[in-house]
Amino acid sequence: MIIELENVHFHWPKAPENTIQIDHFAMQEGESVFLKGPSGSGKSTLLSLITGVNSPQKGQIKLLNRNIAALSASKRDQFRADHIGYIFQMFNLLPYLNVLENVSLACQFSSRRRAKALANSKSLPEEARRLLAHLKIPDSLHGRPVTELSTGQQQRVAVARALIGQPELIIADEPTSALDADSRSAFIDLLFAECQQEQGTLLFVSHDQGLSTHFDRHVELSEINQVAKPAHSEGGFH
Ligand SMILES: Nc1ncnc2c1ncn2[C@@H]1O[C@H](COP(=O)(O)OP(=O)(O)OP(=O)(O)O)[C@@H](O)[C@H]1O
Repeated sequence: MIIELENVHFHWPKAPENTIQIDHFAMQEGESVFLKGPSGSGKSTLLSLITGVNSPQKGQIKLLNRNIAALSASKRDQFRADHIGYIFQMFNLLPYLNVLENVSLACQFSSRRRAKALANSKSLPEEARRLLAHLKIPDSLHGRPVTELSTGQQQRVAVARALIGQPELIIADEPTSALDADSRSAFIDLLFAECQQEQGTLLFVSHDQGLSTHFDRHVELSEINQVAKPAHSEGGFH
């Protein structure tokens, strides 16, 4: 299993009730899951538990068969850098680095991913170029600051950064919210093809049902999360 949650309960420090209460949720190697749910339902909270940024008050979370809560903070950071490629809603590219440097950066924190990248290409910049070419970012942009790229281009750079060094798990947290409908489906096609090629397991979080067709499995958070729904949640999609 890539991800396995058992009897997980989590509440934010001052919250009176649990935000997450999941008896069981698992993802197998190579699987792609589309996780959806309205705004405020706990999607980001669940991702923070899966990635070990937060730890549950109860229950167990295993990533690649390791209990991440049992690791020290620094081992957890390393584990995350080694095994997870994360695509953020706002991309989180570093504005003072150029495109190639942004993509290669993921390997600076992980000798494991660095070694995997160097098994594919002679150097990290070359591997970054290979991925960027697949993602249709022209060579002429590789040395440019990411701030000079369009939103769609930045998004594809963020995908290359998540995929370099073949992490086992790719997590995408609402990565299409800044795109129009046509660019969105083109982006999903691309992300999907790249993930399959790099043999990654994909957990894609979105509230946009229209994007779900490619995925092996659709999960509505409320189906697996047994917490009472907040009274103000109706119509809270965004
Ligand atoms: N850092 C935090 N401290 C305290 N409470 C938080 C924190 N982050 C989120 N929450 C609360 O946890 C609940 C779930 O929020 P979360 O961000 O996980 O929802 P979401 O489904 O990702 O929403 P969205 O689609 O709007 O991003 C909300 O009630 C929110 O107020």
